Amino acid sequence: MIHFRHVSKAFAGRPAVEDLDLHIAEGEFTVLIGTSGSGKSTTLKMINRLIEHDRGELTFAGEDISRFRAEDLRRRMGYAIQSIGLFPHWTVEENIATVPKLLKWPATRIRERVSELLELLNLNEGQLRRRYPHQLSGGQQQRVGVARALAANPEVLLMDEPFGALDPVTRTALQQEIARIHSLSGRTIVLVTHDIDEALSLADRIVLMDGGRVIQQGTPHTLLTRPNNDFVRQFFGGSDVGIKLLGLGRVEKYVRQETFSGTQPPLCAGLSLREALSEFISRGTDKLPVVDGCGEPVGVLHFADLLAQSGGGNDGR
Ligand SMILES: Nc1ncnc2c1ncn2[C@@H]1O[C@H](COP(=O)(O)OP(=O)(O)OP(=O)(O)O)[C@@H](O)[C@H]1O
Repeated sequence: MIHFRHVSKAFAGRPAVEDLDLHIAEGEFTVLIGTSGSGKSTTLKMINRLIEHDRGELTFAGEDISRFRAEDLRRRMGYAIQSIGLFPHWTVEENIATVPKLLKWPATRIRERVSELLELLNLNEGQLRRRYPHQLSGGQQQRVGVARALAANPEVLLMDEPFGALDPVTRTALQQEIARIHSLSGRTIVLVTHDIDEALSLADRIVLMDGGRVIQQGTPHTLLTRPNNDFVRQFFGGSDVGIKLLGLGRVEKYVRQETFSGTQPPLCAGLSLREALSEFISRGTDKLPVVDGCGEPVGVLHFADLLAQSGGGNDGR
């Protein structure tokens, strides 16, 4: 859907992105990660032409992006950033409705869409719809920013550190919302982050950048188990890599269909193996019962089976 071929960008003669080759497939969740100043935001902004590339070929839906009017491109691509950029004198509703209004949607359709988005992002409609940005918490503002980016059902969602500067609980909740939105809508998402755990938990494909270049790209499992070099190995946690690998696997995939005879409280099948490891260690046991989302028993997780997750070739999902 979005293809970079040998794309470069320099600012005042200093390269920011060099010879970038990147293919973002429709429906894929791509995460750009890397050291500070490695060119992640520049790469993202070249996609919606907030920054124009100098050299190479950049296409969207098969067309060179220079052939689109920048406004048309931006209406087809939602954009959410850390500093939010909500309009201070507009209510939550008016902020979310920005692009639908530009597209001249009928008023009833806009109202319905705003309600739908408030619900999707867990924002209390009765309380928040008519508030102004300064009357919201930081986390609520970030959610409104994401809702605004999604409002006109864009084909692509571009996000630059959208959960930055949030406390860990709100951040995790917003990450879960985005993962849910992605699995529900199958929308193409490109997200820039500094947070390795965020990248590992959200991405279909991670692109690791350094000094304006792509150092390695692949699935989270590939980057953890088959790093191209020491930089990649160190970046993804060095000695922590086993724990991060456990974070990629879900309990449900490792459940043995057995009956549990004991009194241990059960694990939920949707937990990560990293969370399950923590339960094994804190409870000092090597077998735990597992239940599904409705609380029905589905089998038993064995501590020994966590080792299977470290075997190469498994994509961990
Ligand atoms: N508008 C600009 N004018 C001049 N230099 C710029 C501009 N935007 C970015 N740069 C430079 O280009 C390089 C890449 O910046 P970019 O913002 O893409 O990196 P980043 O990986 O997103 O960084 P960070 O993680 O710190 O946000 C940096 O050296 C930066 O200083």
